[in-house]
Amino acid sequence: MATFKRHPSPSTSASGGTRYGTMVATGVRCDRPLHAAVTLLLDERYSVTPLGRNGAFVVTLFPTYILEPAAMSASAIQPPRVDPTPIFEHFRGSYGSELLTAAVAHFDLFGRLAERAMAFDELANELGLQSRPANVLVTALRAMGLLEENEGLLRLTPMASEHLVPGARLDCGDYLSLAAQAPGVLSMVQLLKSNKPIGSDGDAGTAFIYRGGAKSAMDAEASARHFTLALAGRAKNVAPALADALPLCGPQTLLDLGGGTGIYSFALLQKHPQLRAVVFDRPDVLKVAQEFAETYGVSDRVELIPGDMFSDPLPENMDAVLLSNILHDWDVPECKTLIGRCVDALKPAGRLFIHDVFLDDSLDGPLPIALYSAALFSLTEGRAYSEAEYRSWMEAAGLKTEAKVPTLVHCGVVEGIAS
Ligand SMILES: C[S@@+](CC[C@H](N)C(=O)[O-])C[C@H]1O[C@@H](n2cnc3c(N)ncnc32)[C@H](O)[C@@H]1O
Repeated sequence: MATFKRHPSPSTSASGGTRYGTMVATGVRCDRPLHAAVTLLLDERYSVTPLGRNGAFVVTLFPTYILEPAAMSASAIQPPRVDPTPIFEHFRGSYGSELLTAAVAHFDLFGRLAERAMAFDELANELGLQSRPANVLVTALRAMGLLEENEGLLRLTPMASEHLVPGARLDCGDYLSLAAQAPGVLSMVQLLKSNKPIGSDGDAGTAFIYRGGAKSAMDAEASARHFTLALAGRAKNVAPALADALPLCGPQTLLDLGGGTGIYSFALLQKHPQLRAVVFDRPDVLKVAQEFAETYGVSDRVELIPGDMFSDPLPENMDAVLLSNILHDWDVPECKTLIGRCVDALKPAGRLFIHDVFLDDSLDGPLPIALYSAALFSLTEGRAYSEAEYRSWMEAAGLKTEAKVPTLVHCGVVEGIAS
């Protein structure tokens, strides 16, 4: 009997399956049994070339067989071998030093709180900050163990009292102030004071968000593509975990609002053959989603709808709606509006899934999310929210909420069920 050793050819070795460009048969001579065996194995779509006297052959599969589209689809549901979460944490570390230096060298936050404990609103007022930037700054300092809240009042922890109050014997504020004029710190101070995201004043427009009448990077082809593909770097790692976490065995229709590349939906489509998805986003973003749908072999079950999720009609009668990394881009009123629109898009007993990161309900950590909140604050009109905040908005919109299920890279899903 012939034995076959498979050698992936360079042109067809991108992923596994049966796509081998060449095969070498050894240990037999070129006689009828070999041909019979090869014919059986390859269903006659091959050619055989003798290699020499030792009975070896190169068996080449025909290109139509090699390039079969179904066999080319990438997997959106294969999880990473190694959890990349620490990489994201290191990447966001700079926000910690920027916020801490800003608090010490530009806002005298520790000196003010050394004089008296203050309620959040009073402190924000003293610092000249609106609620969103004050929230980002105070949450990060609480997560660093420098501030604590008791009975509604913010006060310094023993570490901050000893080491960050100007004039204290062991104050290290001057040391931190060495970075006071660093570009990242100055930029953070400006963002905190203005409460406007990067890009909102220039021609480039803001990344990740589109607000009617304002300049958005998501409405120019090159920048929309750049930011959308950048997000895929995280999404392709997290999508397999999301596909495992969402109970979508029954549902037939999923609306992925602000879906970006659509990779989260495509993972769910690969996992659930009965499911169809609508990805709703800006027109230039959907060009990338179209490419991804083809790459993941799900384009026959995907509809792409361009529009403004705040003002254009959304599809109705959906079994499920996914808001993945959407609400953290917006301030509280817009979050409530979007949740209300999602509820309107659901059929009775339909389910809304909020996939995002979550601050602790007490808004004092965890530190990686507090620093991610600063990143969101800098780039968008949002920040990180707590599970309690999301849950309160969902329940106010008439949803019954379920416990949060973790996915990956600090993300998790909170589910709300329509009545
Ligand atoms: C942070 S990305 C999230 C993408 C994807 N859901 C994910 O989890 O990676 C936000 C997405 O919302 C889209 N978006 C922002 N404002 C929008 C609007 N007003 N209407 C439609 N889509 C919008 C952006 O184009 C972007 O693709």
